[in-house]
Amino acid sequence: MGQQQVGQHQPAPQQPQMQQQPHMQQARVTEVAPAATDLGEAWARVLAGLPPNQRAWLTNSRPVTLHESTAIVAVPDDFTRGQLETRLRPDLERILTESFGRDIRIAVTVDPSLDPEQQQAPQHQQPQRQQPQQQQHPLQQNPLQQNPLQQPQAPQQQYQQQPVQRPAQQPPAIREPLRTDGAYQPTIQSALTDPDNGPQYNQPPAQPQYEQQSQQQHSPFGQPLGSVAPPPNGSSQPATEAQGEARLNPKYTFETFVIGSSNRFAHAAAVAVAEAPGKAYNPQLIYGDSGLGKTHLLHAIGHYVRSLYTGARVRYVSSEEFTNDFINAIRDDKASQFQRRYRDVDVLLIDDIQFLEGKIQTQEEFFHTFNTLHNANKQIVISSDRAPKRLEALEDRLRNRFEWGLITDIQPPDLETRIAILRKKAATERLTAPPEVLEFIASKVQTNIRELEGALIRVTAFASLNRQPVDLSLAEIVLKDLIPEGSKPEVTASMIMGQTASYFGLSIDDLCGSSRSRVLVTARQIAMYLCRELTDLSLPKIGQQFGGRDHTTVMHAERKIRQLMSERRSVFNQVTELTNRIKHQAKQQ
Ligand SMILES: Nc1ncnc2c1ncn2[C@@H]1O[C@H](COP(=O)(O)OP(=O)(O)OP(=O)(O)O)[C@@H](O)[C@H]1O
Repeated sequence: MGQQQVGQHQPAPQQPQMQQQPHMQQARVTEVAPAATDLGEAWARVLAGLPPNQRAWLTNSRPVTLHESTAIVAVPDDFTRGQLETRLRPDLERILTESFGRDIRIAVTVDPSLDPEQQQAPQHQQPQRQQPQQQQHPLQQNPLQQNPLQQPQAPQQQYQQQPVQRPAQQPPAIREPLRTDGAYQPTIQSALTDPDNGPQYNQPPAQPQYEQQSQQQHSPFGQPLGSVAPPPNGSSQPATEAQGEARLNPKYTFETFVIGSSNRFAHAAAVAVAEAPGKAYNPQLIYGDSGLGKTHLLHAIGHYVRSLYTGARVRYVSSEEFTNDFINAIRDDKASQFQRRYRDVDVLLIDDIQFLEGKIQTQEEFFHTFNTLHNANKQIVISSDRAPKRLEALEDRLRNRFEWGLITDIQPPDLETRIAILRKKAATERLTAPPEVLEFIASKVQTNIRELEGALIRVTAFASLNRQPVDLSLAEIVLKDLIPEGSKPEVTASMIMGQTASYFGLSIDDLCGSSRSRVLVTARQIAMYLCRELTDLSLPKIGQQFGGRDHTTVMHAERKIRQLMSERRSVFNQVTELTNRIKHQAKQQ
């Protein structure tokens, strides 16, 4: 969709019978005009339908693309964005909804090249503007509606040809990942390429030119952040103090994230946000069921921002930790420390926001945190297990804030994507499994990627313990127990803890207590591992079940048991036997 198209469309013809009505032009659109066929046409109706004082805000703004129910609109500066997100939003969304005959919401992004002052700048000041103006704007290419397999190289090359663009001014395009051969490829630059990933992932798309600059850059955070160095490999970046602050899992990068139709939009938006934090879509909200990659994307944004902007302050936190931290801060009279921790950041990544439901005081605190960050153009990325409007026990004003930005969902992956995820997982974890086994596992585990990975680990661990090759018959045996036929019974943490305790001849108190005897530690870790694998509980929630342990203890337990399963037959057998017992009990309930 091009800019010219937008201008070409005329408002819907006026209908005489509507003349008595208030909001005349809108009513005409609603009741008479046929549904708009593209965003350009709908935008023309927006311009015609708004009173002049509101329309003035749209002079230098323009519609970019329509993805499902989200219309992306680019504006020249933060101030205009604020106006669109708050004052103009209801009218814009109403007219767009009427135009398309279905619910449409807007997401606003800042593209400084739309600022007429920039466009008129003398050539020597703005050399980079010459080329792009003759070309199509990356945001106009509507890449989300193209078949990635047919996508020409143009958008990416265009970036390459452009000399020197500051990241802050880089139009935060939502770009389609490049796929050349049907295999899923990462969208992010070679510098983030994981050397362990093998040649099949080593065809990174061309990079925006700015990433190759090593000159003084101004961050989107309003202060110089030193040079924007070529991004280091996300997973091999040394653990600096800031890295520790950010608390990012080194494995969760864009590089290790497999893109499929179920997560393409969320991924593309995440990349856009990471490339222009605070400028692109603020907040970005990612929602979807458990185990579909929300946390992975949040961490990937954090890594990528940190690799692009030296010194950027990124903080990842789950909503439960935020809540606990807040409660502790009140208890210990450390409110200002708490506020500094969450407000003095450039990017706040907040996971599982649904946990704030019903927690009035924490919501209040988060509301102020959100406002402080948003007003300072700091990026906020939120994940949730539901769309904001379904977070019924969240205060309206918070839900309303979430609607300001871009809302993207992640759906369960299709078979092709599940296979690609397994292939990638096998490569990164150095697990050997032939394609038919990967396909078999992917066909059996359909809705949760955490379970999918767990199944691969079980199969390869079983083969390694028995010194057998990983083949189809072996996979069938292992998965028969793991995935029973028929509907999935609901497993709870208390079932897992009860079964684990009785299997090891312990009590639940033992599992929750502080004893570090070897049997107890293993039993506790197995129970935590099974909670992770068989339930939808988050890491902090699992930690809470086990006597209020930290989420990092659960993470450690998960890793440890995965490793022990492939090294010790006894552990593998214990986990398998316990899984059977737990699933059996769940089926009886
Ligand atoms: N598209 C993907 N490519 C590669 N790995 C993925 C993808 N999606 C999810 N995963 C992996 O699946 C596992 C679960 O993902 P993650 O923890 O991000 O899910 P989630 O949606 O945050 O779940 P929850 O709501 O339970 O916290 C992780 O190991 C993650 O790396």
